[in-house]
Amino acid sequence: MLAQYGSAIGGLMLLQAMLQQYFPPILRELLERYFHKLVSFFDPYVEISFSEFTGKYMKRSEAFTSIQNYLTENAASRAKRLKADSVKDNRPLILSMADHEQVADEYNGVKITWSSNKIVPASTTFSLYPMAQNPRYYKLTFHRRHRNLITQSYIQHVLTEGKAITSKNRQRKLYTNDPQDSMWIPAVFKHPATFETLAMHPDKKREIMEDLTKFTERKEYYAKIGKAWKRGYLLYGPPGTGKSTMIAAMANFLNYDVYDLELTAVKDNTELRRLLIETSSKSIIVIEDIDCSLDLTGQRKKAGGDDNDKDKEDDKDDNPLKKMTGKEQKSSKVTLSGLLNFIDGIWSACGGERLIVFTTNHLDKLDPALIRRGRMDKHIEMSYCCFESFKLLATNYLNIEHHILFKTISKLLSETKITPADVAENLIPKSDNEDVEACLRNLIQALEAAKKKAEKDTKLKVQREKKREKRLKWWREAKKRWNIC
Ligand SMILES: Nc1ncnc2c1ncn2[C@@H]1O[C@H](COP(=O)(O)OP(=O)(O)OP(=O)(O)O)[C@@H](O)[C@H]1O
Repeated sequence: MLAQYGSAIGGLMLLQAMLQQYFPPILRELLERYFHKLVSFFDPYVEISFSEFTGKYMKRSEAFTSIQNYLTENAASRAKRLKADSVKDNRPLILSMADHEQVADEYNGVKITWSSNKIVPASTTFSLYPMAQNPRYYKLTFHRRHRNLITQSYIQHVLTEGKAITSKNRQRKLYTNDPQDSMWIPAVFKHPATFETLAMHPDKKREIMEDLTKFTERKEYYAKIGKAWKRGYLLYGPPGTGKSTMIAAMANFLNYDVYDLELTAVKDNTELRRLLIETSSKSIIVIEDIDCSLDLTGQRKKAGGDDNDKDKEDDKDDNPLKKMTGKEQKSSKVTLSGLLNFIDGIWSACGGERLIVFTTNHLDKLDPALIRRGRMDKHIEMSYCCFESFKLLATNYLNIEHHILFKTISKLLSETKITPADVAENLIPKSDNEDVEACLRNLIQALEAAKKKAEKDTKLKVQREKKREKRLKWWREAKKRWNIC
């Protein structure tokens, strides 16, 4: 088949050479123009090129990068080097792909060949748009009978997968707001926490992961119902139960940037809005310890007892900072209504997906308006360590899944409360001499101490309650005896 095809093409080329000699220039020109069409009619293989243009052709450059990443991560694992001598190691193939080198890929049983080439300019050209020196391009070759599959499905598959790889490999950022310049200051986000290492009941963890995944896939749904593509999470629970760790795990799971918003450093609502507009898509906006950032304890009235404040009437809904310290308290005018606008997503009309996460140690201190469903869509309780969570921490910290002391620990965990942070602290060997058993015994000691303290606290509470009851009883009787109203 290939031999037949080769001889047909060879014949055509010979014909072209002969005709070029004997035909007048006008006919030669026509021949030049249609010769390629004639050849491609016989050629069963189709080629498509993707080039590395920069500047004006940003989109094209993105497609190029996606293809490059796809070939690096996906095809490379399956690809066979067609022309190279041998595959020396498991390095991504494309990185060492020389010009005109080829790699093979397979899609739905169809074989596809990619080759890497450089564009060599035919002549010196002048362009307003800067071009990479001898830009590279990837050429895709496939049999013409698969044209539909390749153009309608395979290329899209490569671009989607490549884009996902680009986003996965992107160095993510942690932004904090600078109180001086009211600007976001970026740093590289490298928190190692993941859902695998997060100690939490597996069912709850799965539920959160599914919720996050669903959110990222619902762009059209949010557009259809006319809502900004955002979701609010409220993480609440005692200190050390993993609220910050959960945020890091979410960011790593979704490959999102994190904007850690320190509300006490924001001057007013205008500044808050500007900072939020500057956040990028695919990000988590975090306000930690929301109960300490604003006085949001309900009754949205002005704090500070300044009844004569001229803003009082037109600012009924506002609740200026009360709990701030020193200078910040005087200068910041971020209000509850400003914050509610922020959650309601007026600012996020600029599009893109964003998570908003609030954390608090005191759920009861927050204004119900702030945390109602629709604003904070999902309330997640971060609670004390259960046995399931302990087992995960033991695997992470000590690399064990079973131990004879697990039974004692399980019993103690059901009898007392200890945070995952405290469990983790005890599972870290304090010296080189401490082995697994020593760490587990440290934890048992800590659990027993916590149990004793809880029992003592309960006893004291009961005693205090009894004394109070006694005093009340005495007071009631005294009122009766002396006829006091
Ligand atoms: N659920 C958890 N899973 C794994 N590690 C945890 C968990 N909770 C706490 N830790 C460990 O304890 C440390 C403190 O936890 P973290 O800062 O996430 O708690 P927090 O609830 O945010 O506390 P705070 O309310 O004081 O900010 C973390 O660095 C982590 O090592």
